[in-house]
Amino acid sequence: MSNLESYPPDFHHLNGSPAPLLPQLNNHSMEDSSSLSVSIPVVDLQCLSLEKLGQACKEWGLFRLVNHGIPPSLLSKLEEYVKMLFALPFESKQALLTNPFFYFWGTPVLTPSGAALRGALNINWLEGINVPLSQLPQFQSEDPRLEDFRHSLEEYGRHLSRIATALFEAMVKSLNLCPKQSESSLDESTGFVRLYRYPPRSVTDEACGMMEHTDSSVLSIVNQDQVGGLEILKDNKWLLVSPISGTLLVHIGDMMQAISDDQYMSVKHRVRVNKQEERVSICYFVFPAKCSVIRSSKYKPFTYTDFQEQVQNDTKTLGYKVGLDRFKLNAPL
Ligand SMILES: O=C(O)CCC(=O)C(=O)O
Ligand SMILES: [Fe+2]
Repeated sequence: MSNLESYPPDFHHLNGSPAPLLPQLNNHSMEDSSSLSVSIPVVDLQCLSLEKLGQACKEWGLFRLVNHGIPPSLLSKLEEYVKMLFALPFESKQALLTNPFFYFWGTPVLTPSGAALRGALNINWLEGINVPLSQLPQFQSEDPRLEDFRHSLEEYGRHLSRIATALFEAMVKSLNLCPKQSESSLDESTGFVRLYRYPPRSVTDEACGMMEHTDSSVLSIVNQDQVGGLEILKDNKWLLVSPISGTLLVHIGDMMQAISDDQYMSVKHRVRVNKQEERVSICYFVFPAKCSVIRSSKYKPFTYTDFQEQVQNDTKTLGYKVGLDRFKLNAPL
């Protein structure tokens, strides 16, 4: 493993052997994803077609976004910062990345206070940095590396907020929802960015960087590097979402699925670890306003806070998220 001192100590001894705690990729009844090249639907933000958008959200729960208006120089600068920060020695990252930044590893599940949820049953082969965008303006650091990084993140956050709002408004139109009622279903102040690094894993078993899941968000917007490894489940097959430079991947999250009355679907996805190269990704998530009640014909009325609490409980007790099924009307759970 290269770059060893920058990885969490827990990863050093686990790398050499197939560890029982690492979730394995479940390829049962599925074809090998690496052999399947798929054409993810493409949505053009500059000339947005409601029909194409609606179709992609219904059939895939995911699309590739082009002409999003983020300068390529900002995208490459951010990627460089992310690589530089993760390459710091483990102890330095812990010391440097303080509130509102939060450095974590082994699980992508954080508590509402921002701490990593410990006691989860599985280790995911990842490190992450959590960044609540609304808290960035108050952040001050003596370290010039973090100051520059913060400015780039703020600029990136403004772009992502613009993009998410435009897409959400178009989805509301396409679904014929009441625009007034839908206003609180997407609250830009809830937006956060997650930076991830997936270290390479040399042993021959197929380790999982991030276990399969659906996102709890309204929308998630993923910006992955050229290494790749993101896979989606479609028609019971895992498909590799190959990286295309300069494009973004928009995922429909659980909240959007509920808002759309299950017309759109929250896409199941996971991340496969690369054997030689580490992978980084920059992901944005946005949620409904805290007290906004989500009403639909399929689910009991609930707030995002109710949903999040349920996810935390299930993750602690069962080791995985049950998700929307917990809120289904007449659910036996
Ligand atoms: O790293 C990625 O590409 C995906 C991350 C992800 O799925 C998540 O944070 O929910
Ligand atoms: Fe995800």
